[in-house]
Amino acid sequence: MSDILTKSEYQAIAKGLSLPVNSFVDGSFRPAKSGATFDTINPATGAVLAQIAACDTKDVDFAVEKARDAFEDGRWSRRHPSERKEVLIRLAKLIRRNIHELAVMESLDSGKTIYDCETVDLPETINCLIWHAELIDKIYDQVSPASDDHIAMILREPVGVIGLVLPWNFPLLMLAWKIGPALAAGCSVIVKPAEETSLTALRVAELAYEAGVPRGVFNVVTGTGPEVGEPLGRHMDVDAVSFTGSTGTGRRFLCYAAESNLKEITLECGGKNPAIVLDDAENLDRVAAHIVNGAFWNMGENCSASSRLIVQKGVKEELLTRILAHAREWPMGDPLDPENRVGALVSQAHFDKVRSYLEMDHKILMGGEAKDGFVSPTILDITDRDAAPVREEIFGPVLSVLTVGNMEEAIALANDTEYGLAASIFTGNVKRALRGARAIRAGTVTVNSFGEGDITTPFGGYRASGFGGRDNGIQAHDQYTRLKTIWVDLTDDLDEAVI
Ligand SMILES: NC(=O)C1=CN([C@@H]2O[C@H](COP(=O)(O)OP(=O)(O)OC[C@H]3O[C@@H](n4cnc5c(N)ncnc54)[C@H](O)[C@@H]3O)[C@@H](O)[C@H]2O)C=CC1
Ligand code: BAL
Repeated sequence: MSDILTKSEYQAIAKGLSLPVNSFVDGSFRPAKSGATFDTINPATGAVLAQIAACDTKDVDFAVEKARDAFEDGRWSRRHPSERKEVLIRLAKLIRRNIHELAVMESLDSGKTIYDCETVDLPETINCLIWHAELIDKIYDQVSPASDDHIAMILREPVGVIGLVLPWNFPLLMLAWKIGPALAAGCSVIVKPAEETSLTALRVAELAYEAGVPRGVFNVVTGTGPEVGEPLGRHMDVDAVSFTGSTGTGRRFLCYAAESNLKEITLECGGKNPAIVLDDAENLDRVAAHIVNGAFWNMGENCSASSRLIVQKGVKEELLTRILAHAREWPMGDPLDPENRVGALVSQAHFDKVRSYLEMDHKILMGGEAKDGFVSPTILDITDRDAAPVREEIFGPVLSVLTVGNMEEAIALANDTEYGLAASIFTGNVKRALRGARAIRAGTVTVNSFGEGDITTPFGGYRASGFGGRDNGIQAHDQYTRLKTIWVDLTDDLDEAVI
């Protein structure tokens, strides 16, 4: 965790920031070939922060050409893993040296609180890069148990040129989840940040170059989904895309791949994640704190947010009393004020979407206010299990409470969703906890806590929440490496040859 500064210190950093505005390709910043730009806006104030290069197909083609050149000549892909490790650790150190600048940039661009940027996003970004860097010179290739007359090697090779298409909710951390293993493996990358939040990816690309990542290896192309994301997804010379974002856009990437070169696609998409609290849950105050954190952390702009509380009726009243008490301790306001825990939603369009759920006819237990980009933590008590706030990913600070009679009903309701990213179960009975964890269809299930695991555990979803690979853990490297078999016949005589 970094030192937390004062609000006026953060304001001073904000005033002095020099914002990167152009795409970063082949080791330098470049405007869009068309010269077009778009505004990036501070959602907490509505002020225009900068005009960012609005790239298109021509810029994508140029970036892919440079990434391919870098990959094929081996300036990075064929360096010894320990050399890539050293460079990536240097990058992590440079990020640490610039931690307050990056935290402020992230907060201004996304509306996230500076407190979260300083205590979660930046430290986890640094840790993620170091973890993958440290790993890469410790992964061994394998030799298969073939006959004595043969040696069969199973090698891991970097996949090649990778498109990394990012969301706006954790701009830096999602960048790290993907560039960490991709660069460690030796791939060249073209990062496409969400158009709402381009700034920190550009700055990290610049720092990576300074750390020694060769030109052409780490490129960032800014612009919209249709203008940059789609050409990347359809490009014949991109070997794989790792995507985090909505399920709808994830589906598009499958079409792009099918209609172009069958590039590998990994999707980390949405969620409508249940938190089940059974009657025998222990320490309800602690449970309440986890529920509030799960629902409202990062303004609920989190794919793993616990947006459905499924509570057994015997414990409902007491739990809700404690949840309301905890939620009131989350001050909302200026994201640059380190006292605040709830900042602004990422954009006016997203604010309008979240507000539309508050205007529906549901019983509001708390919150429900939406003004000038900010939405207060809101709790809805809902009986209709097909209501929109129960079914749809809101991606805002809105928790729907559903009441059940027993554990079986709770599990059935938890699984009654198209998604399957994350879930949690709170119970004092270890057998029920483990039976429940097995029965819930989700990529991560936490017991008596809310969380996503950590850098050591693979993260990703079932069903409409995604597939094709995992972020985090050693398993993340499967996305960025391919297996090659090298089969060697050790026999001399023709009649010994096995066909
Ligand atoms: N799983 C997650 O972490 C995220 C989920 N979402 C969900 O998606 C909803 C909508 O948010 P959006 O920003 O619109 O998400 P999105 O899925 O449209 O955007 C994610 C990324 O995909 C790109 N993209 C958008 N349209 C594209 C297209 N046609 N072709 C190629 N790339 C494209 C965007 O520019 C961005 O970089 C949110 O309200 C939330 O429910 C959004 C962001 C992250
Ligand atoms: N919570 C990290 C993954 C995501 O929200 O996209």
